[in-house]
Amino acid sequence: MTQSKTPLSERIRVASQPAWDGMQEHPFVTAIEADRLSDAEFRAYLIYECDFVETAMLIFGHMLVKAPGLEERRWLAGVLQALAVEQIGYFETTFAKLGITTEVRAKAMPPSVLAFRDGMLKIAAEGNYLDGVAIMLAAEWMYATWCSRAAKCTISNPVLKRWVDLHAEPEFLAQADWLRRQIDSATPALEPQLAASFRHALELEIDFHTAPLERTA
Ligand SMILES: Cc1ncc(C[n+]2csc(CCO)c2C)c(N)n1
Repeated sequence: MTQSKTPLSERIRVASQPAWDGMQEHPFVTAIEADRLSDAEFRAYLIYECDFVETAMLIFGHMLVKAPGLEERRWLAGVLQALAVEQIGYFETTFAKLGITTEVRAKAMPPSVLAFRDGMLKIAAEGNYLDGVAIMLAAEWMYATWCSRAAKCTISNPVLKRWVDLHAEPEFLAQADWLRRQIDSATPALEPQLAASFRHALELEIDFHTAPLERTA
């Protein structure tokens, strides 16, 4: 395939190959695939992750304001609805089930979790609409890929199994596809900038996913 026939989304992914592979082979991911993520590690992850769902709403909010038109805004409103209802709902149910209290959740977040939140928000706030798309494409495509793989593995913890399955379902994959199409229809002149945003997001993701392995709730 010649350069110009390769979709822009694939070109920016390939330009970030070391960070992409770093996330696909991350010890957090390989532990889940080998069914050996500990309950304490999973609990710590869930607390950091719930904080990110709210950040994701703010990122998509920036994108909604900067979007080129109504068609994109309507799609983004659906994304926000899914985050506010399904994702937050998953955490409310899960925290109740696992006895994770408000006090436990109020504990300070590790530096790499804060760096992820602040770094992603900064790109969404200061960049243009497509920078927001690029960072969320990195986050969702990366999850869609490893969770589709992990969904075929044995995962003994049913709450973790549900979380992995959620990111391997057609609805989530369709969301990543939509972001991919937004990037693919961008002007090639934006390629270096979008590649940089995409890579930055993956690098922040790597450190975010190391945190639960180092500090348990
Ligand atoms: C740290 C972290 N990075 C990426 C995802 C994947 N993901 C799942 S839902 C969502 C927001 C938009 O629906 C994103 C980005 C995650 N869950 N947590």
